[in-house]
Amino acid sequence: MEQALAPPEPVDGRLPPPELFRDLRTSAGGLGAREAARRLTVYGPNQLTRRSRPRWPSQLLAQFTQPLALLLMVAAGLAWLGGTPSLAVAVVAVILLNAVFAFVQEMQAERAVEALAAYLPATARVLRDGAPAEIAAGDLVPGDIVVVGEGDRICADGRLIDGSVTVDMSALNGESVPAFRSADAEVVAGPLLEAGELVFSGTACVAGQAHALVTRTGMHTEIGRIAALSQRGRTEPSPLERQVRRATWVIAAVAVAAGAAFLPIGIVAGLGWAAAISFAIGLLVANVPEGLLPTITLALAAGVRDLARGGAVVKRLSAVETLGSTTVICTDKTGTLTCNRMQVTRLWLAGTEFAVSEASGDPRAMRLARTAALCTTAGNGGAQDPTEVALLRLAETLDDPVRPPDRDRERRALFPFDARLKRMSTIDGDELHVKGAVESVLPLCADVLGLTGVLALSPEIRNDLAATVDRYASAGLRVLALAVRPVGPGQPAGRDEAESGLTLLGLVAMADPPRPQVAEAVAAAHRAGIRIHVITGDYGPTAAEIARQVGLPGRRIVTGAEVERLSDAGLDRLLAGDDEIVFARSSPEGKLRICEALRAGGQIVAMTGDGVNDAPALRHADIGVAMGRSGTDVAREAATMVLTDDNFATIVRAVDSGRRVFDNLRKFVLYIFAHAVPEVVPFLIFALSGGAVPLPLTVLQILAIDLGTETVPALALGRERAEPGTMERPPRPPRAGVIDRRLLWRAWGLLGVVSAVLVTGGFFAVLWRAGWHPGDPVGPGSALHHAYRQATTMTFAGIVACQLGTAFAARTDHASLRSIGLWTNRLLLAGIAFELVFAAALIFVPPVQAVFGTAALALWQVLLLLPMPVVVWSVDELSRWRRRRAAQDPRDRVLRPCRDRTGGETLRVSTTTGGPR
Ligand SMILES: Nc1ncnc2c1ncn2[C@@H]1O[C@H](COP(=O)(O)OP(=O)(O)OP(=O)(O)O)[C@@H](O)[C@H]1O
Repeated sequence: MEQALAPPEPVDGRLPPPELFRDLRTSAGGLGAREAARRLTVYGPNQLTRRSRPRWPSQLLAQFTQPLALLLMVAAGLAWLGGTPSLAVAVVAVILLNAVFAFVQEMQAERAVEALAAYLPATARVLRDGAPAEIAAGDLVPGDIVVVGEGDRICADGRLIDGSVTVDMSALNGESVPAFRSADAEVVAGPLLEAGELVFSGTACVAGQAHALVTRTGMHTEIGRIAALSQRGRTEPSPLERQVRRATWVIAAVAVAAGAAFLPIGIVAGLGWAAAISFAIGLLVANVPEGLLPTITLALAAGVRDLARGGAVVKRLSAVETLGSTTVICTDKTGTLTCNRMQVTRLWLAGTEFAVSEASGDPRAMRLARTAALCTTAGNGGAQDPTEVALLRLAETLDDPVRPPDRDRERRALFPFDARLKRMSTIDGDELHVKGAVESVLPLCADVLGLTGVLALSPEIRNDLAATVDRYASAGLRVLALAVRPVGPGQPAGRDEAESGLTLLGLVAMADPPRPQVAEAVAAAHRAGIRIHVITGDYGPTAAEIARQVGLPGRRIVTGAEVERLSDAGLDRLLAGDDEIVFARSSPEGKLRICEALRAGGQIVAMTGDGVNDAPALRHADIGVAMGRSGTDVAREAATMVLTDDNFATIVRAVDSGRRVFDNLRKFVLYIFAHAVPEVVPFLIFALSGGAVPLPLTVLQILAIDLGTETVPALALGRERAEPGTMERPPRPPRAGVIDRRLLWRAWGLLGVVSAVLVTGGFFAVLWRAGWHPGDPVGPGSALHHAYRQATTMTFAGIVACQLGTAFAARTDHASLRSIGLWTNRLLLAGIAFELVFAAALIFVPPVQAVFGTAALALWQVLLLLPMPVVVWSVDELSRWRRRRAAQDPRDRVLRPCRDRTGGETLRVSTTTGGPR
């Protein structure tokens, strides 16, 4: 038998089911667990295998054809032609190092994203030994029977054997209109993908329910074949990367222009051609920010990894930065704000009301509970609707349990839950059972079951019912109405006909407590200047009460019907204000419109969703957020971020991470930009003095700083922890870039200028103490030559010392160093140790001295260096302190609205109180 399967010949999925059952040696009850395990070893796991990585040589090669690398190669060529081969070699070394560095970072980033798959295991529902079971999608084998339901991703190719489904095939054929597939479809010759009875891996079921026999798995599936042809495409550069690339170019252009401009000046000042060219090249190489792009990619990847550990799996690197600028969160209620553990607490029947604990034995209550339990689809594995689970549990509590397999056996028809209609019905035996929102079910009812039998729906009963619904809702309970009607053997033709002339049985009210962490997260979001709208399918007052419990005053309730009536302009106006709104009884279309309106108003929107219908809104939002546990596969696919814990608090934490990553990039950029001024100013002094002052810094010394001492501390700044107050600031304006005017001012105008003053001071101090006067010769052989070498060494060491101060200054953007602690970034401390050792080697080790033109420093010179880092850091600390003080000024308008909202008492939101019911 094993041999018969051994090279597994894929079967033809278009054969009729009996033949397929025979060929695949299986039945409608599925495979046995042992047989499935055996087939897994024979057929291999159901995975798309990637071509084994022949990509890396080309990826490494690509690093050398980057425009910046090409620019550096031109510089190396010029250095060679200009007669300074040692500089040419140094530049080539820079190119090589850089390429390897960038390559390693990119690989690491890629690996971080690939590792995410492990956080989101795909599962499939199958029949094993006749019973439903949930297995990893990778374990599917030909011969398995899979259960396909609304919202499921289809994980293998198969033939439907019963039921029918509507599938979204866009991943396979680009067709956006879903296709209908049915077990009973007529088999006609034609393209495989158009066969009416087949379903394919990589597609998603958007409606219906069916069983399919798996015919092909892994690389034998249609999508496997496509995957083999076209391996994964390149990912789009994120807006941040694009922006940084642009900035890099501007800076490179400035560096080239500066180099070109200094060339004639250098010659006029008395440098020879060779020296002038080499210096111009040195400036260029020093100021081209080569490592910037890969470092940003890596920082984003590290952000992605941290997020995944914290329960938020993002699918694109760029999502990390978008998260940081989120201004509005649109959240649903059930499962995100609440625990998703519904429990029925009260029952209402015409004329009476019970707590669940008292209801046992009452015939009407028992009937209500049984109807509610029969009118469910939960219990077949997969994501469970907690509402339905609560109803099944209710029947159990009342000692009349309904077992899902028995229920399904008796079922003659199912009109599935429709988020628009807000109800569902089943025909079980000779009765139709309806459950749904009160306003959806009540209009279909002709009468009500009273204590003495069927009664007319009198005004008294209606009033009692309305008052009860209000009472339940204002306690935050979800209310469902239940109704029945007898049906004859001939099934009613359609849903409308079936759901009419009903007898109302009563109401069930269920509680779903808010998650404990949510209130805190809501407060944090408010402090961070983020507005929160609740968009829910539930009844307004119920949702408003839950919103109130988590700290959303929910003064304004807008129903789905009201949103529908609003014009686009009206909706824009509604959302333009500062109000936080509870959108109740909302439809998926409404959700999409709200999302569009918010984005049109310039907001960055994070939107949660879990159903198939939510997919468009999830795709449209800046950050679509799906639930990893309770949501559908379709929603997960459409989302940018998946919460593995379904928790609202995780969204807020993700925003926090996004802000931190962005801040850290700025710290990194600040640090590597700050050295430009102390490197350029010495040259300017040389040039402007017409050569009377000798060059204070050699080209190789510049390279030693930019590509040696600075590298590790710069990287360490990218891993800085969030500084206090990251989430007390309003969101960054969406258009604000990493590199803005304030950053450049701080890097060049403040840190750079202070460093330049100190560094040149040190240089002149050494020369003067040696008795130098402007114009004195300092070349090899002259009396002052050693002093001159010491002076350039002093410039070099001064820049290193100042950059130490800059590193500590750069650790925070607003906060004081004290508030984050001097020793908290271990990596930075290690980086600084590295920097010091590197610099000391350059200054004191004789063979290295020969290469870099340095000389050992005297003790007083070393002592002169010591205060430099402290001075640089202090100046920046002072400037941050002044900024903080200015921000506390009551005239500062930016922070005020957030403070208002969390403070609660001074809410500017004074429009409609309570909402239209
Ligand atoms: N399984 C169900 N059967 C019948 N009616 C249901 C069922 N689930 C929900 N309803 C009704 O439909 C309404 C909307 O439900 P829906 O699932 O769209 O919203 P929700 O669960 O409140 O979602 P969220 O707050 O996550 O948007 C509920 O308030 C309830 O009245």
